[in-house]
Amino acid sequence: MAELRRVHGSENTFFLLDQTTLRQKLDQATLVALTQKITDRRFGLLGGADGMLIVDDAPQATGAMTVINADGSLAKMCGNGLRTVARYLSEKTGQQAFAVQTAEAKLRVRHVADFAAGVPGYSVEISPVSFAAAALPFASLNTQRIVDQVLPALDPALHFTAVAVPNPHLIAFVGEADLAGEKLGALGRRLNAPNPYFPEGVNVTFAAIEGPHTLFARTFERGVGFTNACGTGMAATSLAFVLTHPEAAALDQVNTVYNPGGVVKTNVHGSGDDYWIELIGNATTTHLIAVPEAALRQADFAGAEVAATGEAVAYEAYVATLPYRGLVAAI
Ligand SMILES: N[C@H](CCC[C@H](N)C(=O)O)C(=O)O
Repeated sequence: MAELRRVHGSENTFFLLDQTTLRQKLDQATLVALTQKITDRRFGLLGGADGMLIVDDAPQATGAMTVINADGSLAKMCGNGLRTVARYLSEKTGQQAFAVQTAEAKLRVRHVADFAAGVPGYSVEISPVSFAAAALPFASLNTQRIVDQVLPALDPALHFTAVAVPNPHLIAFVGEADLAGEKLGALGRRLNAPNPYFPEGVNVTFAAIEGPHTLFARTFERGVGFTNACGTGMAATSLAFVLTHPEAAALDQVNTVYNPGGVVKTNVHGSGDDYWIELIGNATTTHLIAVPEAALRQADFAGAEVAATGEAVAYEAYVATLPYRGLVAAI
Protein backbone atom coordinates (compact mmCIF):
# COMPACT_ATOMS: atom_id res chain seq x y z
CA MET A 1 0.00 0.00 0.00
CA ALA A 2 1.13 3.55 -0.74
CA GLU A 3 0.63 6.18 1.96
CA LEU A 4 -0.24 9.85 1.39
CA ARG A 5 -1.07 12.64 3.82
CA ARG A 6 -3.42 15.56 3.45
CA VAL A 7 -1.61 18.48 5.07
CA HIS A 8 -1.87 22.24 5.37
CA GLY A 9 -0.11 25.39 6.41
CA SER A 10 -2.64 28.15 7.21
CA GLU A 11 -5.20 25.94 5.43
CA ASN A 12 -3.21 26.09 2.17
CA THR A 13 -3.79 22.40 1.57
CA PHE A 14 -1.70 19.73 -0.16
CA PHE A 15 -1.39 15.99 -0.61
CA LEU A 16 2.08 14.85 0.46
CA LEU A 17 3.63 11.75 -1.13
CA ASP A 18 7.02 10.31 -0.11
CA GLN A 19 8.45 8.63 -3.22
CA THR A 20 10.97 6.68 -1.11
CA THR A 21 8.11 4.60 0.36
CA LEU A 22 7.01 3.31 -3.06
CA ARG A 23 8.20 0.06 -4.61
CA GLN A 24 8.43 1.95 -7.91
CA LYS A 25 8.70 5.77 -7.95
CA LEU A 26 6.24 7.69 -10.14
CA ASP A 27 7.67 9.64 -13.07
CA GLN A 28 6.92 13.34 -13.47
CA ALA A 29 4.19 12.90 -16.07
CA THR A 30 2.37 10.46 -13.76
CA LEU A 31 2.80 12.81 -10.80
CA VAL A 32 1.37 15.74 -12.81
CA ALA A 33 -1.66 13.72 -13.92
CA LEU A 34 -2.14 12.44 -10.35
CA THR A 35 -1.99 16.00 -9.00
CA GLN A 36 -4.55 17.34 -11.44
CA LYS A 37 -6.99 14.57 -10.48
CA ILE A 38 -6.50 14.26 -6.71
CA THR A 39 -6.63 18.05 -6.11
CA ASP A 40 -9.77 18.68 -8.19
CA ARG A 41 -12.20 20.65 -5.99
CA ARG A 42 -15.21 18.81 -7.43
CA PHE A 43 -14.05 15.26 -8.09
CA GLY A 44 -10.78 15.05 -6.16
CA LEU A 45 -10.04 13.28 -2.89
CA LEU A 46 -11.41 14.85 0.34
CA GLY A 47 -12.65 17.92 -1.55
CA GLY A 48 -9.35 18.37 -3.37
CA ALA A 49 -6.39 20.61 -2.46
CA ASP A 50 -4.12 23.37 -3.77
CA GLY A 51 -1.38 21.05 -5.00
CA MET A 52 0.93 18.12 -4.26
CA LEU A 53 4.21 17.98 -2.35
CA ILE A 54 6.52 15.19 -3.53
CA VAL A 55 9.19 14.13 -1.05
CA ASP A 56 12.26 12.22 -2.21
CA ASP A 57 15.84 11.48 -1.24
CA ALA A 58 18.46 14.20 -1.64
CA PRO A 59 22.23 13.59 -1.82
CA GLN A 60 23.16 16.39 0.57
CA ALA A 61 20.00 17.07 2.57
CA THR A 62 17.53 15.18 4.76
CA GLY A 63 15.09 15.15 1.86
CA ALA A 64 13.92 16.91 -1.28
CA MET A 65 10.61 18.66 -2.01
CA THR A 66 8.99 19.07 -5.42
CA VAL A 67 5.89 21.30 -5.67
CA ILE A 68 3.13 20.68 -8.22
CA ASN A 69 0.27 23.20 -8.40
CA ALA A 70 -3.32 22.02 -8.78
CA ASP A 71 -3.22 22.83 -12.53
CA GLY A 72 -0.19 20.54 -12.95
CA SER A 73 2.38 23.32 -13.28
CA LEU A 74 5.62 22.94 -11.35
CA ALA A 75 6.54 25.60 -8.77
CA LYS A 76 10.02 26.58 -7.63
CA MET A 77 8.97 26.86 -3.99
CA CYS A 78 6.11 26.61 -1.51
CA GLY A 79 6.48 28.10 1.96
CA ASN A 80 3.39 26.61 3.60
CA GLY A 81 4.15 23.28 1.98
CA LEU A 82 7.78 23.28 3.10
CA ARG A 83 6.64 23.50 6.72
CA THR A 84 4.54 20.36 6.30
CA VAL A 85 7.43 18.56 4.56
CA ALA A 86 9.74 19.66 7.38
CA ARG A 87 7.33 18.12 9.91
CA TYR A 88 7.02 14.90 7.89
CA LEU A 89 10.82 14.51 7.64
CA SER A 90 11.36 15.52 11.29
CA GLU A 91 8.95 12.81 12.45
CA LYS A 92 10.46 10.32 9.99
CA THR A 93 14.10 10.92 10.98
CA GLY A 94 13.90 12.37 14.51
CA GLN A 95 15.86 15.44 13.41
CA GLN A 96 14.68 18.81 14.78
CA ALA A 97 16.74 21.13 12.53
CA PHE A 98 18.01 20.14 9.07
CA ALA A 99 17.98 21.07 5.37
CA VAL A 100 15.51 20.29 2.59
CA GLN A 101 16.55 20.41 -1.07
CA THR A 102 14.12 22.49 -3.16
CA ALA A 103 14.17 23.38 -6.87
CA GLU A 104 16.75 26.17 -6.55
CA ALA A 105 18.17 25.93 -3.04
CA LYS A 106 18.86 23.77 0.00
CA LEU A 107 16.77 25.44 2.71
CA ARG A 108 17.07 25.32 6.50
CA VAL A 109 14.02 24.13 8.44
CA ARG A 110 13.39 23.54 12.14
CA HIS A 111 10.76 22.36 14.58
CA VAL A 112 9.60 25.19 16.86
CA ALA A 113 7.03 25.53 19.64
CA ASP A 114 3.41 24.49 19.01
CA PHE A 115 1.10 27.37 18.10
CA ALA A 116 -1.54 25.77 20.33
CA ALA A 117 -2.42 22.28 21.61
CA GLY A 118 -2.42 19.98 18.59
CA VAL A 119 -1.06 22.70 16.28
CA PRO A 120 2.64 21.94 15.58
CA GLY A 121 4.92 24.83 14.57
CA TYR A 122 7.77 24.82 12.06
CA SER A 123 10.13 27.53 10.79
CA VAL A 124 11.49 27.48 7.23
CA GLU A 125 13.98 29.57 5.26
CA ILE A 126 12.62 31.40 2.22
CA SER A 127 15.41 32.13 -0.27
CA PRO A 128 17.02 32.95 -2.67
CA VAL A 129 15.50 36.40 -3.18
CA SER A 130 15.82 38.44 -6.40
CA PHE A 131 14.24 41.64 -7.72
CA ALA A 132 15.69 41.12 -11.21
CA ALA A 133 13.17 41.05 -14.08
CA ALA A 134 14.74 37.87 -15.42
CA ALA A 135 14.22 36.08 -12.09
CA LEU A 136 10.43 36.28 -12.10
CA PRO A 137 10.31 36.82 -15.15
CA PHE A 138 8.51 40.04 -16.06
CA ALA A 139 8.73 42.15 -19.23
CA SER A 140 7.17 45.03 -21.18
CA LEU A 141 6.78 47.18 -18.04
CA ASN A 142 9.53 49.70 -18.92
CA THR A 143 11.60 48.72 -15.88
CA GLN A 144 14.08 46.07 -14.76
CA ARG A 145 13.10 46.29 -11.07
CA ILE A 146 9.71 46.89 -9.46
CA VAL A 147 9.77 48.25 -5.90
CA ASP A 148 6.92 50.48 -4.71
CA GLN A 149 6.15 51.43 -8.31
CA VAL A 150 2.97 52.38 -10.15
CA LEU A 151 2.56 50.18 -13.25
CA PRO A 152 -0.10 51.90 -15.40
CA ALA A 153 -0.32 48.85 -17.66
CA LEU A 154 -1.61 46.86 -14.65
CA ASP A 155 -3.46 49.45 -12.52
CA PRO A 156 -3.62 53.27 -12.53
CA ALA A 157 -3.10 53.76 -8.80
CA LEU A 158 -1.64 50.77 -6.95
CA HIS A 159 2.05 50.72 -5.99
CA PHE A 160 3.57 47.32 -6.81
CA THR A 161 6.65 45.39 -5.70
CA ALA A 162 7.79 42.31 -7.66
CA VAL A 163 10.20 39.77 -6.19
CA ALA A 164 11.22 36.14 -6.73
CA VAL A 165 11.68 34.00 -3.59
CA PRO A 166 12.46 32.18 -5.91
CA ASN A 167 8.90 31.69 -7.19
CA PRO A 168 7.40 34.91 -8.59
CA HIS A 169 5.38 37.38 -6.53
CA LEU A 170 3.66 40.69 -7.31
CA ILE A 171 2.57 42.60 -4.22
CA ALA A 172 0.49 45.71 -3.49
CA PHE A 173 -0.52 47.27 -0.17
CA VAL A 174 -4.23 48.15 -0.27
CA GLY A 175 -7.17 49.22 1.83
CA GLU A 176 -9.59 46.60 3.20
CA ALA A 177 -12.08 47.25 0.36
CA ASP A 178 -9.56 46.15 -2.31
CA LEU A 179 -8.35 43.35 -0.04
CA ALA A 180 -11.77 41.66 -0.13
CA GLY A 181 -12.93 43.00 -3.49
CA GLU A 182 -12.81 41.82 -7.10
CA LYS A 183 -9.65 43.66 -8.20
CA LEU A 184 -7.24 40.98 -6.91
CA GLY A 185 -8.99 38.12 -8.69
CA ALA A 186 -9.26 40.11 -11.93
CA LEU A 187 -5.54 40.96 -11.87
CA GLY A 188 -4.56 37.42 -10.86
CA ARG A 189 -6.56 35.86 -13.69
CA ARG A 190 -5.20 38.40 -16.20
CA LEU A 191 -1.52 37.80 -15.27
CA ASN A 192 -1.88 34.00 -15.19
CA ALA A 193 -3.44 33.85 -18.64
CA PRO A 194 -1.23 34.55 -21.69
CA ASN A 195 0.03 38.11 -21.21
CA PRO A 196 3.05 40.24 -22.19
CA TYR A 197 3.99 41.18 -18.61
CA PHE A 198 4.43 37.91 -16.65
CA PRO A 199 4.91 35.26 -19.36
CA GLU A 200 5.25 32.43 -16.79
CA GLY A 201 2.48 33.76 -14.55
CA VAL A 202 2.84 35.29 -11.09
CA ASN A 203 1.40 34.93 -7.58
CA VAL A 204 -0.46 38.18 -6.79
CA THR A 205 -0.85 39.33 -3.18
CA PHE A 206 -2.84 42.27 -1.83
CA ALA A 207 -2.03 43.13 1.80
CA ALA A 208 -3.59 45.56 4.28
CA ILE A 209 -1.34 47.11 6.92
CA GLU A 210 -3.15 46.50 10.20
CA GLY A 211 -0.50 48.04 12.46
CA PRO A 212 3.23 48.03 13.23
CA HIS A 213 4.67 44.71 11.96
CA THR A 214 1.13 43.48 11.29
CA LEU A 215 -0.45 42.60 7.91
CA PHE A 216 -3.46 40.81 6.49
CA ALA A 217 -2.53 39.14 3.18
CA ARG A 218 -4.68 37.57 0.47
CA THR A 219 -3.17 35.83 -2.57
CA PHE A 220 -4.30 34.73 -6.01
CA GLU A 221 -1.82 31.98 -6.73
CA ARG A 222 -0.17 31.06 -10.02
CA GLY A 223 -1.35 27.59 -11.01
CA VAL A 224 -4.10 27.46 -8.38
CA GLY A 225 -6.22 30.62 -8.01
CA PHE A 226 -7.29 31.96 -4.63
CA THR A 227 -5.85 30.02 -1.69
CA ASN A 228 -6.35 30.52 2.05
CA ALA A 229 -2.71 31.53 2.33
CA CYS A 230 0.49 31.61 0.29
CA GLY A 231 3.60 31.13 2.41
CA THR A 232 6.10 32.50 -0.08
CA GLY A 233 3.60 35.27 -0.80
CA MET A 234 3.48 36.31 2.86
CA ALA A 235 7.26 36.12 3.09
CA ALA A 236 7.69 38.24 -0.05
CA THR A 237 5.06 40.69 1.21
CA SER A 238 6.92 41.02 4.52
CA LEU A 239 10.09 41.92 2.59
CA ALA A 240 8.15 44.51 0.56
CA PHE A 241 6.67 45.79 3.85
CA VAL A 242 10.13 46.35 5.35
CA LEU A 243 11.45 48.02 2.20
CA THR A 244 8.48 50.29 1.45
CA HIS A 245 7.02 51.06 4.90
CA PRO A 246 9.97 51.72 7.23
CA GLU A 247 7.58 53.53 9.58
CA ALA A 248 5.80 50.21 10.28
CA ALA A 249 8.35 47.43 9.70
CA ALA A 250 12.07 46.74 9.96
CA LEU A 251 14.66 44.05 9.31
CA ASP A 252 15.23 41.40 12.00
CA GLN A 253 11.86 42.09 13.61
CA VAL A 254 8.98 39.58 13.87
CA ASN A 255 5.97 40.38 11.71
CA THR A 256 2.50 38.86 12.15
CA VAL A 257 0.74 38.11 8.89
CA TYR A 258 -2.93 37.15 9.11
CA ASN A 259 -4.61 35.42 6.17
CA PRO A 260 -8.01 33.85 5.39
CA GLY A 261 -6.72 30.49 6.67
CA GLY A 262 -4.97 31.63 9.84
CA VAL A 263 -1.71 33.39 10.66
CA VAL A 264 2.07 33.13 10.25
CA LYS A 265 5.08 34.94 11.67
CA THR A 266 7.84 36.24 9.42
CA ASN A 267 11.23 37.82 9.99
CA VAL A 268 13.21 39.50 7.20
CA HIS A 269 17.00 39.28 7.38
CA GLY A 270 19.85 40.53 5.23
CA SER A 271 20.87 43.75 3.55
CA GLY A 272 21.56 45.39 0.22
CA ASP A 273 19.43 43.03 -1.84
CA ASP A 274 20.87 39.92 -0.21
CA TYR A 275 17.77 39.00 1.85
CA TRP A 276 16.24 35.85 3.25
CA ILE A 277 13.02 35.48 5.19
CA GLU A 278 12.04 33.22 8.08
CA LEU A 279 8.50 31.87 7.72
CA ILE A 280 7.05 30.39 10.92
CA GLY A 281 3.65 28.75 11.06
CA ASN A 282 1.59 25.62 11.61
CA ALA A 283 2.24 22.28 9.92
CA THR A 284 -1.01 20.33 10.21
CA THR A 285 -1.75 16.79 9.02
CA THR A 286 -5.52 16.35 8.66
CA HIS A 287 -5.73 12.87 7.06
CA LEU A 288 -3.66 9.72 6.50
CA ILE A 289 -4.49 7.93 3.25
CA ALA A 290 -3.56 4.36 2.22
CA VAL A 291 -4.09 3.19 -1.35
CA PRO A 292 -2.71 0.25 -3.41
CA GLU A 293 0.33 1.46 -5.36
CA ALA A 294 -1.20 0.34 -8.69
CA ALA A 295 -4.34 2.40 -7.93
CA LEU A 296 -2.19 5.39 -6.98
CA ARG A 297 -0.46 5.17 -10.35
CA GLN A 298 -3.91 5.37 -11.98
CA ALA A 299 -5.08 8.14 -9.61
CA ASP A 300 -7.87 5.76 -8.59
CA PHE A 301 -8.92 6.46 -4.98
CA ALA A 302 -12.20 4.53 -4.94
CA GLY A 303 -10.64 1.95 -2.62
CA ALA A 304 -8.51 4.31 -0.55
CA GLU A 305 -8.50 3.98 3.25
CA VAL A 306 -8.79 7.47 4.76
CA ALA A 307 -8.27 8.26 8.45
CA ALA A 308 -8.75 11.72 9.98
CA THR A 309 -6.05 12.59 12.51
CA GLY A 310 -8.21 14.95 14.58
CA GLU A 311 -5.76 17.83 14.03
CA ALA A 312 -8.31 19.77 11.94
CA VAL A 313 -10.42 20.20 15.10
CA ALA A 314 -7.41 21.50 17.06
CA TYR A 315 -6.52 23.89 14.26
CA GLU A 316 -10.05 25.29 13.92
CA ALA A 317 -10.20 25.84 17.70
CA TYR A 318 -6.91 27.76 17.46
CA VAL A 319 -7.83 30.04 14.53
CA ALA A 320 -11.24 30.79 16.02
CA THR A 321 -9.35 32.84 18.65
CA LEU A 322 -7.52 34.99 16.08
CA PRO A 323 -8.37 38.60 15.22
CA TYR A 324 -9.43 39.51 11.65
CA ARG A 325 -11.28 36.19 11.22
CA GLY A 326 -13.91 36.82 8.55
CA LEU A 327 -12.13 39.89 7.12
CA VAL A 328 -11.75 37.70 4.04
CA ALA A 329 -13.71 34.43 4.06
CA ALA A 330 -11.69 31.21 3.98
CA ILE A 331 -12.16 29.09 0.85
N1 LIG B 1 1.51 28.74 -6.64
C1 LIG B 1 2.93 28.91 -6.33
C2 LIG B 1 3.46 27.67 -5.60
C3 LIG B 1 2.81 27.48 -4.24
C4 LIG B 1 3.19 28.60 -3.31
C5 LIG B 1 2.35 28.74 -2.05
N2 LIG B 1 1.32 27.76 -1.85
C6 LIG B 1 3.22 28.87 -0.80
O1 LIG B 1 2.81 28.46 0.29
O2 LIG B 1 4.33 29.46 -0.95
C7 LIG B 1 3.73 29.11 -7.62
O3 LIG B 1 3.35 28.56 -8.65
O4 LIG B 1 4.74 29.84 -7.55
